[in-house]
Amino acid sequence: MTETPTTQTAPKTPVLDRVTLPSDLKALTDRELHRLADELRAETISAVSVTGGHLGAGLGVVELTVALHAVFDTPRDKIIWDVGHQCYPHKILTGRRDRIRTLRTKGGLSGFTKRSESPYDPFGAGHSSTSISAATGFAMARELGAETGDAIAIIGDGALTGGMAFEALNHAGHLGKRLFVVLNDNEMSIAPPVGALSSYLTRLYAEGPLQDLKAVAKGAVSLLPEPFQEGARRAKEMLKGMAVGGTLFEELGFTYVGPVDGHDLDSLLPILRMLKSRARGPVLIHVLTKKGKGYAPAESRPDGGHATNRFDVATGVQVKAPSNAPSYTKVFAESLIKEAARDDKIVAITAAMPDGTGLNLFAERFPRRCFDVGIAEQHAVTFSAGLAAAGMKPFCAIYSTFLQRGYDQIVHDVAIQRLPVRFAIDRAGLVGADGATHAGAYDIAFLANLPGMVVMAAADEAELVHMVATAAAHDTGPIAFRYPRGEGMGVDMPEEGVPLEIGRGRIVAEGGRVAILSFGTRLAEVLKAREALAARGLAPTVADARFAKPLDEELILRLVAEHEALITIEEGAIGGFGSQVAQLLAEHGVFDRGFKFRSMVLPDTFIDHASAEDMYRTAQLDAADIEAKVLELAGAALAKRA
Ligand SMILES: Cc1ncc(C[n+]2csc(CCOP(=O)(O)OP(=O)(O)O)c2C)c(N)n1
Ligand SMILES: CC(=O)[C@@H](O)[C@H](O)COP(=O)(O)O
Ligand SMILES: [Mg+2]
Repeated sequence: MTETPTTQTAPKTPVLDRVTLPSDLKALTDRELHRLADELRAETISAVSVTGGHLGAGLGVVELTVALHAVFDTPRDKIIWDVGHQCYPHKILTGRRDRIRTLRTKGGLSGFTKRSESPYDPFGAGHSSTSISAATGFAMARELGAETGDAIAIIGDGALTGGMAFEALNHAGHLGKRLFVVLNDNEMSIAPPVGALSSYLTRLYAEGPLQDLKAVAKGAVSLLPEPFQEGARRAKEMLKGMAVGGTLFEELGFTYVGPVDGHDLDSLLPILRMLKSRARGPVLIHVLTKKGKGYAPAESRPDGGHATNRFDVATGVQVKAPSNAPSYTKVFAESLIKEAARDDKIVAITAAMPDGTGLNLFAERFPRRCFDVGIAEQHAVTFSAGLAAAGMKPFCAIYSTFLQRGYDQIVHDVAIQRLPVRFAIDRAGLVGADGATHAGAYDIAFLANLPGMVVMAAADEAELVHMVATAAAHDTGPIAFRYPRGEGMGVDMPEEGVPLEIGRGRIVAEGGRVAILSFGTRLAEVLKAREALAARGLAPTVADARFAKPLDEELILRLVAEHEALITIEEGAIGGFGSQVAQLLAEHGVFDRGFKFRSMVLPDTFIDHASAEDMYRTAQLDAADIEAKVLELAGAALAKRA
C-alpha cells in the first residue's frame, strides 16, 4: 500500500528567509548563524520529505555549510563538495531555495552539484573522491593568475578511502600552496567504512581533546583549565602550520587541524576565520559530524538516513511504491547465494555498496567469502583478478557507472590475462533521479570491445538467474552480466539457474518483414510494440540476443536472411551491442545488398535526471519509438505518438 505523508507543514524560518545568497550571511551575528543552522536543517528535512533523495549526509553538514558560507566569499572562493550528495543545504543557501522541492525531478534541481546549475557549484560531482584533485586544480590556477579565490574541498571519511583522494593529497602536499581540505568524518560511508584508515581517524580524535581547538581559536588558552592548556598550546602550533603530531596528513605535507566538533558553530566559525586569515600552505581540517544529525528517524537508521523515499516528517515513515516483483539486485544476490552454497570457491566483492548490490545478503550467509573493499573500484577489480589467478571464482559486483573507474584494471589485469572474473553489473541503463553521473550507459561498449570478454544482459529476472549460473560455470576467461535498477518484470522464476550456451540468443516471437533483436530489459517494450504492430498486421519477429559478445552470428544472419530489415535495441550508448551487430553485418557484405538496419541506442547526450521512464522517453527507446521505427522500415505510415 502506498502511504501518503500526513504532516508536511513548512517550517518557520525567519532567519533563513533573510538569506537569498551567501553574502547575506555576512550581515548575521554568530547568534543568528546558530538559528540559521537550525532553520536550514528543518528546511532540508522538509524539502527531502517531499522529493526523497540523499538526506543523512546533508543533515550532517548543516553547521559546516553555514560556517563555510559565513567565512568564505563564494562564488569567488570555491566550495567543492565530494560526491555532492550532501549539498542540499548548500543549494538552499545559494539562491536555489525556491526550487529545492524540485530536487531530482525532471527539469528540477540536480541531487548533486552541477556547474550548469549555479556559479556556487564550481565543480560537478556524483562519483566520489574527486574533490581534492579539483580543488588543487583551482588553487594552482589561482597561483598562475586565474581570477579565483580560495579552494575548499569537503570530503567524507568514506570518500577518503578512494585512491584518487590520496593521489591528490600527495600532489597538493608536494605543491605546498594554500588549499583547504575539510575531512568530514562521520564514521560512515553508506555502510560502515572499511579498513585501517577508519581506525586511524578514530585514533586521531580519541587522542585530541576537542576543547583545545575551540579555546585556541578564540584566543582563550589561558581560560582553559590547567590540564587542557598544554594541549591547547599544541593545537595553536598546529594552527600556525607547525607539524607537531606527525599525522598521516602532516607527512603528506598538510597542516592538520582537528579534530573539531562539526556541529558546534562556536568551534567551526573561529577556526575557519583564523585559517582563512592565516593559512599559507595546504591545511586539512578534521571535522567530526553525525550522519542524519538532528532528525531522529535518520540518526537512528544504520546508514544515518543516507537515501530516502518521500516521507512523513513527524514519523519518518517513508512512502513505499507498491511492488509486484523482486528487484534485480535481490534476484542476483539470491542466485549467487545458491551457486555459492554448491561451490565454495565462489567469493563476492563490493566497493562500498553491500546493500546496493545485494551482497549484504551474501555476507550474512558467507561472511568469510564476501569482501567490501571500500570506495575503491580499481582495487576491487584487480583484487578480484588476484583471487581468480589463485583459483577462486570471484563475482565482482559493481554498478555500471562506478565500474568506469576500474577500466584499465579490467583491460590490463583481467582481460589480457584471461582471468575468469565475473562482473555483476547492477544499475545498467538509465537509473532515474541520480541522473547522468549515475547512468549505466557505457559498459556494453567498453566491455564488448575487449578480446575474450563475454558480455550478457538479462532480459528479465529469470534470465538473470540463468546468467548467474552461466557466469559461475564459465571458467576460461572474464564474463560480465548486466541488469537494471529496480524491479523485475514479475515473470515465473526458475527453481535453479541453468548455464546458457555462450554466444547463443533465442527467438521470443516469430513474425514477418522486420526483426527486432533486443539486448537487455527493453525486451518488454519491444513486446509491447509488437502487440500494437500485430493489430496492423505487421508483427515483427522478436529475438533476445542475450550476448553482445560473442554474438550469435548464426541467429543474426538468419534474421537477416528471413527479413527485410533488422532493428537492434539496448540500454546503452553508441558503440555497444548495435555497433557489434553492424560490424558483423558489414563484414558479411549485408549492407552491400541494401539490407535495412537500424540500431536503437541511448542518444549521444547526457540525459538529465528524471524518472527512469521519462529518461527512456527522452532517449526514444520506449514502445512507441520501437513501433515507429518498425513502421518506418516497413515503409508504412508513421504511427501517431500519443
Ligand atoms: C566512485 C563511487 N563509488 C561509489 C559511490 C557511491 N557512494 C555515494 S556516497 C557514498 C558514501 C560516501 O561516504 P562519505 O564520503 O563518508 O560521505 P557521507 O555519506 O558519510 O557523508 C558512496 C559509497 C560513489 N558515489 N562514487
Ligand atoms: C550518492 C550515490 O552515489 C549513491 O548513494 C547512489 O545514489 C545510490 O544509488 P542507488 O539508490 O541506485 O543505490
Ligand atoms: Mg562518512
